[in-house]
Amino acid sequence: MTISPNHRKALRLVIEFISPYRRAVAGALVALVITAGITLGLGQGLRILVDQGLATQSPENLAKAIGLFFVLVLGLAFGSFARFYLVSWIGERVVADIRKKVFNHLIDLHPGFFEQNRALEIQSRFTADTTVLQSVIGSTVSIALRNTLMLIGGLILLFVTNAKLAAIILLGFPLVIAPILFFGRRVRQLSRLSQDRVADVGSYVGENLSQIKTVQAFNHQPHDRRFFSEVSEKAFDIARERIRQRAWLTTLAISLVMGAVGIVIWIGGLDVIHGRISPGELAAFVFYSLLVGVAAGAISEVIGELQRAAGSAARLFELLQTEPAFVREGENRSFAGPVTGEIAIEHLGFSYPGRQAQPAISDLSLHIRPGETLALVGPSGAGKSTLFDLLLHFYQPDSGRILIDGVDTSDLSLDALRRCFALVPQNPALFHGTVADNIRYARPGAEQSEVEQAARIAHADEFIQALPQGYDTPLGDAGLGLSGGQKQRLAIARALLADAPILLLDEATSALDAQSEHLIQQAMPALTAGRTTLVIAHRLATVRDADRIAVLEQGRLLAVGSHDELMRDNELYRRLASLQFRDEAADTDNGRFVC
Ligand SMILES: Nc1ncnc2c1ncn2[C@@H]1O[C@H](COP(=O)(O)OP(=O)(O)OP(=O)(O)O)[C@@H](O)[C@H]1O
Repeated sequence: MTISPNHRKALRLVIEFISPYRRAVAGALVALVITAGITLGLGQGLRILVDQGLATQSPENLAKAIGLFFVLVLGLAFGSFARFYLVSWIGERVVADIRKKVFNHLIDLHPGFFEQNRALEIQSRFTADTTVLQSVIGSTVSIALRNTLMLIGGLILLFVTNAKLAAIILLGFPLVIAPILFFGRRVRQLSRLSQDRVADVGSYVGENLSQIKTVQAFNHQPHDRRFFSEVSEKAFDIARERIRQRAWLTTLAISLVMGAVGIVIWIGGLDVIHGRISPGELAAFVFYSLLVGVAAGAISEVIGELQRAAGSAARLFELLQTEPAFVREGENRSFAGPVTGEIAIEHLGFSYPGRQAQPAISDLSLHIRPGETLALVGPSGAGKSTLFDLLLHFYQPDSGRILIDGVDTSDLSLDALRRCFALVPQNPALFHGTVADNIRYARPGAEQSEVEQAARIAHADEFIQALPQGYDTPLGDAGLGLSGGQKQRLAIARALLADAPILLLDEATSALDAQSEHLIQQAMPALTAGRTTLVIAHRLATVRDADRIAVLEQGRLLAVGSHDELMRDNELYRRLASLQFRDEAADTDNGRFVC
């Protein structure tokens, strides 16, 4: 068998992860060798039983032979215990380590990687591949090793017992092994395809279930059923082909091997009849032939499994080898003292991969003073969210630079950079855990009193207290959902707890109820006080409260100024003000403005 790059990758991964457990591996190998040795020894026991116990017709000799048999069986039983325990332990241990390492690596990769590779597909790969590895390292490898030992030991003992008969077996060996290798290769190719299809099935289910409301609102189920049925049938077709080839592999192996054993018994039987060998020798020989046959069969069966595992290991290895699309060339600095939150954006330019013709940000320069609140406005697709992503360094700018407190952000470590920011996204994410856990997300070490204080300032305390278990109410996957307004207030509490010098706020565009909106509006001053705030504004009140407003269009900065200045001087802003900002009723008494 040739060693493909995949095999090499798989081996490197497994060796790297197994090496810390050398002692367990050594113990398992010792147990493996001992149990294989005892099994092989049983053949000699059989010979003695037949030739000395039975043929001599002496009860004492029979008792002795049986005594030896029991000793061997006891050794085999305890050896098998040790082998099973150690090998399974290594399998579970190594896979737990691999899982952790892959996850730790994935969670640091830049978001663009998941856009290109579909996060759900990676997720189902991750689960399926580690499961395959677990079963292989935890059992298949041991089956393969044990049977290889049996095969080699059995062949040697065949020669020791009777060289002539053994030579006949060996001559037939290539006839047995060639078809096995041929089918083994086909099974391996189909295994890879089959795994790909299974990953497709997994990611299709994940995507649909996570977007279930959209699916049902558009009555999309019939289409999904049809499509899913096609995806599953494709997976089944490939699996059926793989099973067919594998079944042939097993059938061939058994018929060829057992056929050879039959011939041996025939020839050996004639030798016993003619008195050339003893009956015990023939019994031992048949025992070894069976052992060799069964071992060859078992190996042919697990070769497919091993190939599958090689595919899985290679894919996990590839994930571990994935480098972020951009390499940060900076010095990995951190700030010397407290950060004031001054931001200088200089000639920033950025295009998404594959969209070079239409830059998302072009030659954008902007200076934001510490503590200032700057509203970003612009039509859809103007580049507002992209600017946030560049500030957080989710993408690498093509040109220009961003400075925080005079330090070029590409010189900062990502950790130091992101500690400067607290993000309130438009549709805040809820994670599996309680309400308190979700607020504490920003600072896992925060005290309960700090969590509650942040919730109070964010005007979230009242609705949280009204939940069935207050701050201990489960949210996210396993728990309750929240309304858009409640989520935003929870995210505001989260951001307050993060206590970062710069706040990035993407206002909710969906209509919040008047009460929620009012409460969020009330929470804003506490949130923005003493922080530099960049807010993607969709509401007039926010725009008016901002110190300055930056108008963006097609990635360019058109104008910066106050609401009144822009209303006077900027045509686009005037249009946006009348069309885009939500008209918050004609209550100018309330300090609100009607465009
Ligand atoms: N992941 C992406 N890959 C490729 N192009 C993208 C990606 N995200 C955004 N774009 C493109 O970049 C441009 C700027 O998008 P961006 O999301 O920054 O606009 P925006 O001002 O935030 O719009 P909105 O107010 O609608 O959210 C758009 O033309 C958009 O199609």
